Amino acid sequence: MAVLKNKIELKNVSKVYETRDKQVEVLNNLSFEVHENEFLVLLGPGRCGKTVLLNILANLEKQTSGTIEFAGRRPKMGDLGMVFQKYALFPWKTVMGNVEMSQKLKGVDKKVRQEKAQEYINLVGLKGFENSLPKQLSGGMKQRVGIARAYASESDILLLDEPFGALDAQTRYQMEDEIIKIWEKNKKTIIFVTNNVEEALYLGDRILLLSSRPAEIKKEYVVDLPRPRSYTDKAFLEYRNEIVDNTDLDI
Ligand SMILES: Nc1ncnc2c1ncn2[C@@H]1O[C@H](COP(=O)(O)OP(=O)(O)OP(=O)(O)O)[C@@H](O)[C@H]1O
Repeated sequence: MAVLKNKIELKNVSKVYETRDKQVEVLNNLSFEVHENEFLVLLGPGRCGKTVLLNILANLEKQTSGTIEFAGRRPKMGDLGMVFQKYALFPWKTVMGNVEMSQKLKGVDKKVRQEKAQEYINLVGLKGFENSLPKQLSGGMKQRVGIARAYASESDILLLDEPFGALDAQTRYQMEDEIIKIWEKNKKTIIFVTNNVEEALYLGDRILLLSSRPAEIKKEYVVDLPRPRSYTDKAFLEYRNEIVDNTDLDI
């Protein structure tokens, strides 16, 4: 069998925080694989540990036990690009300045990095806004900048932490369509976190349904629905009802 270049493998990953008076168990023995170029959704109730898991995957935090391998080795900076719920753009930098940042930090020549950044700015539909500052953009546009920036980092894997959670419903639907279009044009491995069942089903090739804290994998769904998907399709609604029935309540 061919070795998948960007495969991620987690084995028995647990996370426990030691606070002054107690232990907080957040992740309990998670084992799963992420396949190259798949759109994987981590779906779970509020406060179940999704962000902690993404931070561990991004190497921003360390698991208490278990192993994570990326293409057979420990992930390192640059392997992963992140898009956060709260935009996390540099407010004093223009759209171009934000999108070119990671390449600039790597010392890439200005012309080369700006050409690359322009490509991704065009891809997310922000051509003409290169010189705008974040405060001049709507929420949806800011999140497009975040996506362009993650793409421009040239990471093979994108981690998206509830990126559309702060947007109004209409913009959220638009962005769901956009991210699929971008991903279909320019395949990468995407790990997308949400607590929204419809969003998970609209986007994912595969959904890992997490339990309430400490998060365990309750169930895996391989979403066998053609794209573009429809929120009102009968099969979509059947999946939705099944997942809702299996979802733990927020804690
Ligand atoms: N440094 C820490 N010390 C103690 N507990 C922590 C720490 N960081 C996170 N937690 C706990 O871990 C739990 C999971 O937090 P996390 O932010 O990962 O949830 P989430 O699933 O992303 O939630 P949401 O969907 O609401 O964004 C929370 O209950 C939080 O209190």
